[in-house]
Order: sequence, then structure tokens, then C-alpha cells
Amino acid sequence: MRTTLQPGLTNRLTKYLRVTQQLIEEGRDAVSSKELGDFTGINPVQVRRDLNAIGFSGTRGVGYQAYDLVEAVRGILGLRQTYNIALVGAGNLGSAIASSTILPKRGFVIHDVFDNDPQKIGRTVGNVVVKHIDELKKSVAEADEVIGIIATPASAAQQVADLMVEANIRVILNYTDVLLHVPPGVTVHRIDPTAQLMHTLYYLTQAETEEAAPAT
Ligand SMILES: NC(=O)c1ccc[n+]([C@@H]2O[C@H](COP(=O)([O-])OP(=O)(O)OC[C@H]3O[C@@H](n4cnc5c(N)ncnc54)[C@H](O)[C@@H]3O)[C@@H](O)[C@H]2O)c1
Repeated sequence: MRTTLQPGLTNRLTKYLRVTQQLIEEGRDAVSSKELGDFTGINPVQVRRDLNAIGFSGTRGVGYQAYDLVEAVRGILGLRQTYNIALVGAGNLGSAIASSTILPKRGFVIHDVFDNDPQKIGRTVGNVVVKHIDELKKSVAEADEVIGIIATPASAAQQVADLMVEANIRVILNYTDVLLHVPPGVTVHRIDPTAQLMHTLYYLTQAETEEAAPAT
């Protein structure tokens, strides 16, 4: 049975995983807690504490073995080697996502792309032939897709989410600005660049306020 991790720890481990995978792709064998800290914005002391907590240790002066770290974190997070994804919306954004070379490197395969526009069905985006949205349920079951991406206009998002839920998709990445309603057991992640900007601007404003404040 897998140990239940605190959401904060899960979130940080995911960040360490992303950075370490990136460094491996850049040819690195080892990674230090300072680097993990620098690239994630997490204090290196916290990095060491987190990796200790999952039973992973490094070597002084060398750091952590990058491959072993990736495997350890993937194991702790219960990640499979690959995930098949169903993407709905073969427009500008959907085509860009389907053509991404980064996703497959990280084990995320856009296995099926769906649309409802007859002009798009049968066309290829990335390496995938666009299917009609009516085929979603059958295709999702066949390819064991547990992740769905919504890249349709906002007006279609809830309807598409309902189809995904019916098809047993458990994680939905929603690129539209609609707040989706899904039953318990289904997780929705909204990709919202404005939220990221607001988050970043908050820290920028804070730093400026601190600089402007007279020293005590
Ligand atoms: N979060 C972000 O970073 C980000 C960035 C860009 C776009 N977006 C959003 O992503 C969405 C897609 O943007 P785009 O520029 O690719 O739009 P687009 O119009 O180019 O593509 C939308 C596609 O969805 C299809 N579609 C419409 N209704 C459908 C349905 N019911 N079932 C299946 N397919 C359907 C259309 O035929 C079209 O191919 C929009 O909601 C946009 O606001 C988000």
C-alpha cells in the first residue's frame, strides 16, 4: 500500500522531479540540493528534508544521483512510465500540445485527439489522426487513457468534461477559463497563465515594498 503524502510534499516532489528530468536531458548525472532549490524556489534545507523523508540521500560534494532520484520520486508518487492522454480540440492550442516533443520525453503520450469539426477529422496533428468526438468513450477505454486535456472554446468545455468523466477519465487538464463541475474522484487542473502572473506579481510587489521600506 502506498503511503499518503502531504499535498505540500507531493507538490514539491513533483517540482524536484521536473528539474531533475530536465537536468538529465542536459546531460547531468547528479544534482545538488542547492540546484534543486534554485530552480524550484524552495529552500535547499527543505529540499534535503523532503528527500530524506522519502528515504533518499545524497553524497556530500556530489549531490543526488539524478536517475535514482527520478526513479525514487516516480515510485513514491506512484507514477507509471507512460500515460496515454485524450486531447479534445484540434485547434491552435490543441495542435501545439499534440506536436510537443517535451510531453513524450516525460512519459505523457497524446494518444488520441478529438474534434467535432468535420474539416479537422481525419487530419494529422503531431503524429495523431484527429477522431470525431463521438469516438471518445470507446478510444479512451481501448487506450486506457486516464488523463484528458480540454482545448476547446469555453462554451464546449463542460460538455467535453462530462464526456471525459463518462469515459472514466480521472484527471482533466482544462485550458479554458471555465470552472468545471466534476464528480468526486475526478481532479481538474486549470491551466491559467493569469493566475501564474498574479502569483509572480505578488512576490514582485512584495520585494519592491520591502526595498522601499526604511531599514529598522
Ligand atoms: N490556458 C492557456 O494557456 C491558453 C492558451 C491559449 C488558449 N487557451 C484556450 O484554449 C482553448 C482553445 O484555444 P484555440 O486557440 O486552440 O481555439 P481554436 O478555436 O483554434 O480551437 C478549438 C477547437 O475546438 C474544437 N471544438 C469546439 N467545440 C468542440 C466540441 N464540442 N467537441 C470537440 N471539439 C470541439 C473546434 O472545432 C476547434 O478545432 C480556448 O478556450 C482558449 O481560450 C488557453
